[in-house]
Amino acid sequence: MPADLLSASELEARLRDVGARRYHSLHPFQIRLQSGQCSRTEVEAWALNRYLYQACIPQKDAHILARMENADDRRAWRQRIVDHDGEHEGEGGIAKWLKLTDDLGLDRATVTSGRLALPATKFAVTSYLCFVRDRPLTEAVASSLTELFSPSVIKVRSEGMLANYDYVTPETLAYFNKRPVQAKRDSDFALAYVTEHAKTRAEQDAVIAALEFKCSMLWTMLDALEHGYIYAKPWPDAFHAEDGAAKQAAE
Ligand SMILES: O=C(O)c1cc(C(=O)O)c2c(n1)C(=O)C(=O)c1cc(C(=O)O)[nH]c1-2
Repeated sequence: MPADLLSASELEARLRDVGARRYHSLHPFQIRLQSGQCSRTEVEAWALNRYLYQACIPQKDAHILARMENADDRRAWRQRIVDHDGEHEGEGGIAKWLKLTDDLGLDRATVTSGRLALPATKFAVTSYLCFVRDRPLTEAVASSLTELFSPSVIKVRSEGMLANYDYVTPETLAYFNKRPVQAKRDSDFALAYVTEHAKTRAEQDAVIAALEFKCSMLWTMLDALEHGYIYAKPWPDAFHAEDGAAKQAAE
C-alpha cells in the first residue's frame, strides 16, 4: 500500500470535511429560507429554479448507470432513477416537486419549461450533467456524495418553512418525506463504491475534488437566487415578482 494512500476512514473524514465547510446548508440564502426571512417571491423563485436540478437528477443517474460494468452496481443505482421518475406518470420525486410548485401557485408548464429559471441555474445543472458524463466513473459517483449531508439540511429547511410560511403545509413539502432514508441508502452505497474504486492517492484526491465540485454547483444555484431576488436584479427574462402570487392576488 503506498505510504500516502488514505485509509477508508481517513478518506471518509476528508469527504465529511468538504461538507462541513462547503455544503449549501451554510449558504446565506438557505439560512434565509429556513428562518422565515424569504419573501413569497423568493420562495417561489427557489422552487422554480430548483425544479431544474430535480429534473436533471435521473438524467445524470442514467449517465452513471450506463457506464457501470457490473450488474450488481447497476441494480443498486437504477433505484435512484425510479425514485425520481416513479414507475408511472404522477409518481416519484419530480411529480412531488411539481406538487410543491403547484401549491405555491406556479404554473406547471412554466416551471417545467425552465423558461423563467435563472441563467446560472441552467449553467449549474448543465455542468453537473457534463461532469458525470465526462469524468471517470468513480468521480461521477463521488459527486453524489453531497447526499451524506442532505438529511440534516432537509430537516432544518422543512421544519423552518413549516413554522414560518403559512402558505406552506406538510403536503406542500411531501417531496422531502422520503429523501432522508433514500439519501442514507444512496450515500452509503456511493461511499462504499468510491472507497473501493479509488485505489491511488491521486484517485482519492480526485474523489474529494468531485465532491467539492458538487458543493460548488449547489452553492452557485443559491448565489444566483441571492443575487437575483435579494438584490432584486434577476436576469431580464427570469421569474419576477409579477409572475408569482403577487400577480394572482392582483387579478
Ligand atoms: O434538499 C436538499 O438540500 C438536497 C440536496 C441534495 C444534494 O445534496 O445533492 C439532493 C437532494 N436534496 C435531493 O432531494 C436529491 O434527490 C438528490 C439527489 C442527489 C444526487 O446528487 O444524486 N442529491 C440530492
